Amino acid sequence: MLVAKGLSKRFGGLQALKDVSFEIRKGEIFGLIGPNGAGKTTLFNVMTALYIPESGSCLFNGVELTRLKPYQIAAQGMARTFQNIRLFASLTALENVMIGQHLRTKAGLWGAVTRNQATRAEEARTEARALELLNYVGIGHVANEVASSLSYGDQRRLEIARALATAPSLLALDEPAAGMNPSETVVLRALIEKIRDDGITVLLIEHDMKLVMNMCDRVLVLEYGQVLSYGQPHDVQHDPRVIEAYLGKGAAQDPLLHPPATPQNPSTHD
Ligand SMILES: Nc1ncnc2c1ncn2[C@@H]1O[C@H](COP(=O)(O)OP(=O)(O)OP(=O)(O)O)[C@@H](O)[C@H]1O
Repeated sequence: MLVAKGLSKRFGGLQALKDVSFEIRKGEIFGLIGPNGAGKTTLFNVMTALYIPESGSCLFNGVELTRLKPYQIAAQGMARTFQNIRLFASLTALENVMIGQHLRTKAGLWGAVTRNQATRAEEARTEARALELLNYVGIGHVANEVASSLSYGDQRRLEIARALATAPSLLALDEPAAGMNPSETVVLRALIEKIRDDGITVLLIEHDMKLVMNMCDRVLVLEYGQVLSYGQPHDVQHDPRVIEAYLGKGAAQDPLLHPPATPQNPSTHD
């Protein structure tokens, strides 16, 4: 579905991405992790055409994303949320989602001015669909409350509803669990899995290692802008380079963290 090859991005003297290649398969939850400053957001921004890479390509369903403008990305079927919530604070939850659907509505400027029958019918459909999406992410009961008055967890779910309003085939979530308490994270996980089960591929940038390892089908780990590890969670989690990057040098060999396998004592089992 998405094939990135040799992506590199530099900010002045800083090489934020260096020769990054990976593939996201249709229908999976793909995790992007790495320590602070590893280049995750930069990679996200390259994929969504906010940054132009110096080299490399990123094909999404055969379309070269790096040559598009940011506003053309959603039309290709990719939607994203942001690390720092970007909602229209003074609009209601419902209105925030209706704005997200703008891309898919047909009534042009003329329709908006004359408010003809077709426009009114489309508005009604847009509103009904927005409410459906709010219910889908579990916050239908706050549809008419202004976004700024919602709890943090609900604001994050509203962001997801707004992204879904563009009817994406790939949904990219930038640290959706940031600032959430453990029970909100459990609800979020169920929502992301539901989205995947409903046929939308998910790209997840996340600091919460447990969340990533438990729910992602495959994972890409970045460090200093380069691919440190790439594969299934179990393999990535046991990759000594990943352990070292997260727990510090020498940790991969630390016998306290990884005691040698000892025979099980049968008496401890039922
Ligand atoms: N617009 C920019 N101008 C200059 N340097 C930047 C810019 N954006 C990112 N960087 C630098 O590029 C490197 C990678 O940053 P990036 O935000 O992509 O990392 P990250 O993995 O997303 O980190 P975090 O987990 O803290 O969000 C960092 O050293 C950062 O300071």
